[in-house]
Amino acid sequence: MVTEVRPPRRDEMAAYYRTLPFANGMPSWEPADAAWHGGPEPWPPQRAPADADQLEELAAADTADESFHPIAAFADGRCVGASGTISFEVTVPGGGTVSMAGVTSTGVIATHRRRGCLRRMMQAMFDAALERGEPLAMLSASEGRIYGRFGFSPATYRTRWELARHEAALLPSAPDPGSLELIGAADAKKAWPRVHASVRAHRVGELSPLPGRWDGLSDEADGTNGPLRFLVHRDQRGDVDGIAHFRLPWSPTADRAGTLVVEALEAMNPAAYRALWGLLIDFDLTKTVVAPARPRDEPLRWMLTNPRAMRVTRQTDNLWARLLDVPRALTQRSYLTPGELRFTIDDDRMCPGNNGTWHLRADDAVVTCLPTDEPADLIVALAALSTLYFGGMSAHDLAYAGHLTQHTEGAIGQLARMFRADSEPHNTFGF
Ligand SMILES: CC(=O)SCCNC(=O)CCNC(=O)[C@H](O)C(C)(C)COP(=O)(O)OP(=O)(O)OC[C@H]1O[C@@H](n2cnc3c(N)ncnc32)[C@H](O)[C@@H]1OP(=O)(O)O
Repeated sequence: MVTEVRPPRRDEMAAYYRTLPFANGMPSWEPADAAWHGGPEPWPPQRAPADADQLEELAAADTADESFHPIAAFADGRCVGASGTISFEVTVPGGGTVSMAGVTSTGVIATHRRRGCLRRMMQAMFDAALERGEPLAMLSASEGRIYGRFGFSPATYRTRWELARHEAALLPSAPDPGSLELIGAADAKKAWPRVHASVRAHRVGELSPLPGRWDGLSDEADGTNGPLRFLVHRDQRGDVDGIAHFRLPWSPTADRAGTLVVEALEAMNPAAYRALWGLLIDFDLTKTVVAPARPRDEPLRWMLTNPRAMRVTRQTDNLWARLLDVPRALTQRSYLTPGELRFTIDDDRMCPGNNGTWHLRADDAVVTCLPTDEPADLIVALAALSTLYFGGMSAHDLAYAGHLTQHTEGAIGQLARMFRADSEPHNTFGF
């Protein structure tokens, strides 16, 4: 029985990490075959349990990090559950950013599961996030069944695709005014922040990078996966305006030999994007390009002479979202079309301040979301609204699935038009 839920003290941090699968060499993710991630090798590698020195290292780093807010659950004085949030800024429709509590490493020891431990930690994290003024929480779900009950719902997405080199060629286009260069990890670390900042300004779902975000990039080989290779594009002035990192893993079998895995590729303009892909999809001595974590909308498909050469092999959710403060969150994004809606939320047990009928009004300059006594146009489940918030999901589909109930004719169409974003929600890295 959980007797206490509170932030761990510094001297309790080792016990806190010991409850977390990632520090214990235990599985912390739904099993997925290697093909989901990239090349022929399984990923991620099995970890061994962290030793005392490693736990101390983690504790020192985490306690020095003001954006990290750990929470622990205790049963009769023993730490049995751990979780935490990291404060991020996330880009929302319209290009603004919203403060977000990113729920991260979460675990309850096997003997204490299914007794409400996570629920209590989650409540404590929601309350603390609201106190910090964060109207939104997000997370990566280890298993799809767990987090819906807390109001989370898929918000950003990622796609894995493969492309056979012999089928892929780019349509003709104007000559590239810039140039490509293979660089080392030290230069890649400098190039990434500039490119990512540019992408983040317009892509819904992108996160503010934590300090040291790209410090881990290295030229060292990662077992049979080989080293990361870094490719940049420079504009006419010589400034980096696009970057990719990729691997050429060794394969024990002929069928997967010659695979080039693009782990990341971002560009600040179409010319850089085209040039980077142009080299990577026609790389000598390779057969297949695998891109394991791409946005659902990939303009490369429309640059190919044969769009079918790109085969989507898996599509899934990435970050899940949960609105903690509905009016605050809704007034911090913009809407594709001006309009107004009155909607009721009546299912939020963890953040009861969200329940009630709200009048959302958006014109070109101002968005307001205020309580109203007028009748609602529709009822929306909190989790559905959290998905709609990022603009990547159809309100019509959610209504069809029973998550929205319309009272006023045309209200769902109005919701769909207002909430849709013009870029697909995606994040290049998680937490
Ligand atoms: C954001 C991330 O970090 S993802 C990583 C999550 N961690 C893991 O998957 C590691 C292995 N699993 C665990 O450590 C634990 O099972 C946790 C953290 C997932 C859940 O902790 P628990 O304390 O058991 O959850 P708790 O008892 O509060 O459960 C709340 C509800 O979720 C349900 N639930 C919890 N875990 C699961 C699950 N894996 N599958 C289905 N339902 C689940 C419970 O049945 C309960 O349902 P109810 O509200 O209808 O009563």
